[in-house]
Amino acid sequence: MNPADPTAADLALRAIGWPFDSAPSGAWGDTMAEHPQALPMRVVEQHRSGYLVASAPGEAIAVESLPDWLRRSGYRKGTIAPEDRAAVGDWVLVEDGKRIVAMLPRRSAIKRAAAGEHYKQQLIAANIDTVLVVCGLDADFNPRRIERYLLLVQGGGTPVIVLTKADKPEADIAAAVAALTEIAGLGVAVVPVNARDPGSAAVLHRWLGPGMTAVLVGSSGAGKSTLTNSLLGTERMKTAAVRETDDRGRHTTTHRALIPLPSGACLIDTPGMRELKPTGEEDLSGGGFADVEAIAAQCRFRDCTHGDEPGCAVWEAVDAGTLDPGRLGSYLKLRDELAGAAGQLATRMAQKVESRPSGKPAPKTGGRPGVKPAKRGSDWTREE
Ligand SMILES: Nc1nc2c(ncn2[C@@H]2O[C@H](COP(=O)(O)OP(=O)(O)OP(=O)(O)O)[C@@H](O)[C@H]2O)c(=O)[nH]1
Ligand SMILES: [Zn+2]
Repeated sequence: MNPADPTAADLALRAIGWPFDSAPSGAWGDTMAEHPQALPMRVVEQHRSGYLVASAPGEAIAVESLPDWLRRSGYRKGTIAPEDRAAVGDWVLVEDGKRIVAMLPRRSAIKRAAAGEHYKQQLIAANIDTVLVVCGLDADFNPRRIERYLLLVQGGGTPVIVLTKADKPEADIAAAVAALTEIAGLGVAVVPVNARDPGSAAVLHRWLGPGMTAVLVGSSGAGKSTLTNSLLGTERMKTAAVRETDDRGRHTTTHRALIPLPSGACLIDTPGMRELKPTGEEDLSGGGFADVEAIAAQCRFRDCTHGDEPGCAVWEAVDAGTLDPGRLGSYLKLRDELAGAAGQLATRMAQKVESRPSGKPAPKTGGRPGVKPAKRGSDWTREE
């Protein structure tokens, strides 16, 4: 790609989030040099037997998977871990427009625990720069739910909390911002908007620059579609027109997985984003609870569960009015949920080890989550 004179193909790639305006160097450049005949394309859908990929907005071309990715995936030795196969948002190299020959290095990923009987991790979206956590300034407003989303998307991109419906008479912006003080203190931007007004939504452009990719999360009715339409602005009609008259004579299916925005960024719209669940790998301090964890470090017992132990700094902070009890409740609930998910993951991996003929010992699954000790036990370690 020549930044001074980009071709139509360069611009199309950039519109779906290609993060370079010149030839990539480093690991990306190296992988591309190994496959000089292949072209970079972005995954828009993942199927059992193959992928739908795009090199331009609206495109969805069925291609063959790398043969390795078709083998049974799992965590057993010799199998491909699910997260090592391409997912929605990944960049892959495609030969002859029909075969994936390599995956380009991934910069970020949003994971979740897959639903179903067998506990497995699932990659929801890769290479996301910005996660817009959308919450309405109405009855939907709930700092606890926002905390939860922040935890689930950690490591997946820069989170921005978008408070929609700021124009409504009942919207109490000051109270909402006050309720999110701790989160804002951790460096997460909190932005009230009228999602129906493109001028108001434009404050989000600083997180939606050229070559960036964003996702929207938030409960039903929070304003995700409204915000998407406002971010699209008048370009919305133009995009649709371009799709109908594909000038490259190629048969393309109109696909809405990658939505190019006039700001230069693109939005990934994938069903998985609506079903986020903890994987057990999240780290509470990295997930927006660094303030609570810092207080918890002062508890008398290193393994304080913040139940009814003596010398619990967390409850002392609540009593002193320096920690919001609702925030602590949210922290404890998420902690237990994570422990539960981590326990499931450990159990599943232990079962796999046990089922192997060599019979290596299974790893310990740790304590039971959410169970408070009835009384001080001898296993409590004193912090001294
Ligand atoms: N006044 C006002 N209304 C809004 C705003 N954002 C969303 N709405 C309204 O809230 C309703 C729900 O908005 P949607 O954009 O459909 O919500 P969503 O998050 O896409 O919901 P799902 O598609 O169910 O996930 C619609 O009637 C919108 O017009 C806002 O900032 N101000
Ligand atoms: Zn404690």
